[in-house]
Amino acid sequence: MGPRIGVVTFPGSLDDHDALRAVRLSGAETVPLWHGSDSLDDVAAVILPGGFSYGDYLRCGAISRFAPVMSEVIRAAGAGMPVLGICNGFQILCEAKLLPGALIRNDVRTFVCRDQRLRVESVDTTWTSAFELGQEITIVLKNGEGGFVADAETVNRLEGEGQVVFRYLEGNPNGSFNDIAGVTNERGNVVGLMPHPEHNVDPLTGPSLDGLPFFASVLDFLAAVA
Ligand SMILES: NC(=O)CC[C@H](N)C(=O)O
Repeated sequence: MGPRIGVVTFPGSLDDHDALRAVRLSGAETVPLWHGSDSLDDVAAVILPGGFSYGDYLRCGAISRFAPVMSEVIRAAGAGMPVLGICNGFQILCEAKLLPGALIRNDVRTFVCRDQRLRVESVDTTWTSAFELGQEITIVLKNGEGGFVADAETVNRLEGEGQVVFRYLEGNPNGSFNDIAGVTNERGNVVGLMPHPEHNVDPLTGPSLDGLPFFASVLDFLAAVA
């Protein structure tokens, strides 16, 4: 049995089961976690999945950020545990201040759903080490509030310190500053992105298998620290 990887379900989570399935396909042990729990159940890494937690009321992720489990996620992230936020999970990580910046309504003012081309801008994170630097990949994107924004100083710091992890290619779908699709914290253990790698792990559904390296990366990391 591989390492234990948890996926948190919030009220309104949508992609928790796909995230669990991707974890299982990668060879890790899946651990469903509940938003109201104050335990991470001895997991070695945790994923905050996509969806519409708390109905996106106030702002996406603004209520989930206060879920009891988030206190534990914040504590564990501070101790170096790998944390991946996918779409709504990325929004929650920004609201929780585990990642810099914020996600605002798409500039096109509509929900956007498409196969999105991306460039891998950093392989120095626990979730992207199995990619090649500069690799171009295709990952499903589907959100209404995916515009990444931050103050100029923060954007410059993210660019300068190599904390931009993914950039949109072939058109910016949501008005994100500098075409930023995903970022990491300084340590590289917390990563958030708007596209959905958990949907791109099975040749039957396609359009690529470019989600698999996320899970291979964290398994490599966990094997190295075990
Ligand atoms: N796919 C998702 O996780 C969607 C996130 C959020 N509900 C939004 O529309 O932006």
